[in-house]
Amino acid sequence: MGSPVYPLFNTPQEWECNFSKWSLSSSFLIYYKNFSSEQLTTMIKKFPRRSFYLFQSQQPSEDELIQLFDLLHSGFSGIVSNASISISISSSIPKDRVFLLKPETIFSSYENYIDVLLPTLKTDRADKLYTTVVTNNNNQALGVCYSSIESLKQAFKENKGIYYSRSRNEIWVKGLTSGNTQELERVDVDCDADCLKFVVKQDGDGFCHLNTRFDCFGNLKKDAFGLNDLYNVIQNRFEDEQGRLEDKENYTVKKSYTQRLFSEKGLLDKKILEESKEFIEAESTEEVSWEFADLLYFAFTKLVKSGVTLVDVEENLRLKHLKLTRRQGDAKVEEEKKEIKKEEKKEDQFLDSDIKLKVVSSDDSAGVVSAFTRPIQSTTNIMSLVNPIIENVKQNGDKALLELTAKFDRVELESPILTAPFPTHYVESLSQEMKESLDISIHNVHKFHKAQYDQNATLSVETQPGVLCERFAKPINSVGCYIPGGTAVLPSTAIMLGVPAQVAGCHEIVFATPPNKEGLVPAEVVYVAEKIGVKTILLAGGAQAVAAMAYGTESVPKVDKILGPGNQFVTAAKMHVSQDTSALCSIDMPAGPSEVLVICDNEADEDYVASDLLSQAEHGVDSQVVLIGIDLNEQYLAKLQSAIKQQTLRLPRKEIIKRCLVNSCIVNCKSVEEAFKLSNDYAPEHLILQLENAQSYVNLVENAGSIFVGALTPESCGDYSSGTNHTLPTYGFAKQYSGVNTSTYQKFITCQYVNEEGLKNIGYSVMNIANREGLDAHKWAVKMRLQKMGYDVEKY
Ligand SMILES: NC(=O)c1ccc[n+]([C@@H]2O[C@H](COP(=O)([O-])OP(=O)(O)OC[C@H]3O[C@@H](n4cnc5c(N)ncnc54)[C@H](O)[C@@H]3O)[C@@H](O)[C@H]2O)c1
Ligand SMILES: N[C@H](CO)Cc1c[nH]c[nH+]1
Ligand SMILES: [Zn+2]
Repeated sequence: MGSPVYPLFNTPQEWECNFSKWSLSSSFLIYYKNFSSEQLTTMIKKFPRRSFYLFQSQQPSEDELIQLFDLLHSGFSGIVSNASISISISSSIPKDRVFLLKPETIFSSYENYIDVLLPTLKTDRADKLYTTVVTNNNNQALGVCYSSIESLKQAFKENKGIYYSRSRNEIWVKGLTSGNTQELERVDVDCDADCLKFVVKQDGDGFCHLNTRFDCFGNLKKDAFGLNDLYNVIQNRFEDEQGRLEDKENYTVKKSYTQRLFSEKGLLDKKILEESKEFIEAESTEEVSWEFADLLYFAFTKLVKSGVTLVDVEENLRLKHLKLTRRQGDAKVEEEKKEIKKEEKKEDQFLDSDIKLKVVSSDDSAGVVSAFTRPIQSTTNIMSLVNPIIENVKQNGDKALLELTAKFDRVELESPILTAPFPTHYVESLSQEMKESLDISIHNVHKFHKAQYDQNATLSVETQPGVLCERFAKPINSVGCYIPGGTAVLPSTAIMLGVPAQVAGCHEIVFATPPNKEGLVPAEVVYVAEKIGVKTILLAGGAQAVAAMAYGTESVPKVDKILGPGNQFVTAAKMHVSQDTSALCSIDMPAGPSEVLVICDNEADEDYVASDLLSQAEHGVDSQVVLIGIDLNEQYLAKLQSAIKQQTLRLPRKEIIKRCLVNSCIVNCKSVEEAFKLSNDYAPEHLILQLENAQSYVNLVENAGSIFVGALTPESCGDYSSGTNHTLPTYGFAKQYSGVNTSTYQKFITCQYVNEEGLKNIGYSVMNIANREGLDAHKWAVKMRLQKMGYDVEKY
């Protein structure tokens, strides 16, 4: 790293306002979490040949490691911390890209770079000057000079090569008389802070006062002809050619060969091909270097013609050099295979007589923490599987979609979409009874979500006389609804996602669901699609479906927001695209494997309780079901365990349930208050209250996706037909997210109307605060209006 001071930019605003003050610094630290990936790329582009480091103050989580890996891969030089952090081996981040900095070298108070740099410099010279090496931006040493504190201040102020002349004993502005000026690009400081390096752009004939070319070390003009010189000569020819095109009549000089390369169609391409072939065929060292020089000449001509500089090329080399390789998966695959084997073995060994939930007392706090830990897959592994899928769809569109569907869903399709009008065989295959059931659910979900829509009517509030503030809702234009279809077909999710979209007035609704082995989707999904006016059904699942909707393909329309639950691949892909600014696509929430928490007492019907637990356990092996009992006695616990076992044995998905129950538990606690405290900490997707007078406890709930109150309200009602939505936050995200609802499909726009009286009422406050922020144009916009209306605003 090597610099004595590092600016840390915490937010894009800090960067925007302050980077110019630090523009001569050779390194920048970025608190990357507050920046979008687009902002990060733009910053790097703005300062090629500078080092950008990711600032991470604490031990990174697995998710953060993935993000850090991706950023290092895309051009950040390293991770910097002011505290010791360790990077896990599985993250694939090399140790030599992680740096520890002393906190006192990190600056986030945005003085000028010179203000913090000067106090760190040392000199043991009697004249108190600093030795200053001068290089061009190709790291070519041009010469050695000296700097004083004053010359440094002036150099920083004017961004020029300004030094201290020992012979004249005064500040020396390089090129003031000769015209060979220097633009100061950056300043590096050596490891013991007593020598500076000025990196400059040299104008005119060169640096040395003896008029040698470029440097003070004897490289005479005619001798020195490097890559930069070649580039410059070609650049000059190009400029000359441009002049010729603009002013044909006055250009009588014969065109040079290089100029012909610019103007004669196809000539340059032909020459590059020809020279490449000769280079490939060259064998002896002389031939190889000769042919490579030829090839370089034509390649540089192409660079100049395309407006690409050598700095651009080197920046690309640097970015490529910084790219990382993920550790080879082979060892991991073997490990994963072993894990799966272990799991399968566990299942084989899982006897029917063992179907029961482990019981933990709430006094055993470590036991409770472990019992409440959700069986989440490591996101590092998931991301490394999902990222290439997303990239593939982004690059190759429909072709990738079809290949991935063949791979994961084992069906070869001709087209990845169904478009309206949908084939009639779907709806014709449905029984009248099924259509009526779907209609009831659609009706109830519509009614409940329409009431929410009405609640979101325009708000109009006069905050002060003459100041009217309004808020109104507009639908999100296009939405993509993901309907899971891996281990079970879930047409109910089509209702839960499609109906509110229709209620909110979204203009385009795309459904996505994995096709079966015959390439068909559930007829019920098509029925719902027709009812709510869906025009496109994407026949794909997993990360590939999410990517297709986020970026669009030849046949899949790009959407503004993706909603819906799904397995870990779907959830990871949704998280990924929502963070990619190039996708410009938001998501509803992380809605992963289903889960339920039931609170019951000794009076609850144990069959009901068992059935509620099992109805979510059957969703998947990664689901979790939890029962919090209030002082449950041994007799009740025995009855409950028996009900769980008997019911499980009767269910077709008992193998899934058995494996889910391994990760599930009963926590027995002392009081209702304690039960709700535990539940609020867990923040379940579904909370079922099987207590006497259950409704009187609803106000104790702080965190839950949806609540089911009383013995006759099974969770299945909410899954299908009561009217509430079943797409709900899991993993504990109910602490900060709501389930899908009508406003998930809307955005709210605020609006204001200020008249003379209003401007008089709030104008002084605006001017005062704008003054404090030093934003005079803000203040002026008000002051000027008040002035024109004849108010006294002199003191502002
Ligand atoms: N939270 C909620 O609101 C809610 C609602 C309904 C369902 N769910 C949950 O949704 C989930 C549905 O999961 P599912 O698997 O049945 O269906 P899914 O549609 O989410 O996933 C199936 C797809 O996963 C992809 N896939 C499978 N194996 C893969 C692999 N090895 N690599 C890459 N991609 C792969 C395939 O493309 C397949 O089409 C369940 O966990 C269920 O509990 C949650
Ligand atoms: N319980 C699921 C949400 O976690 C939704 C669902 C669909 N079908 C049955 N259940
Ligand atoms: Zn369910």
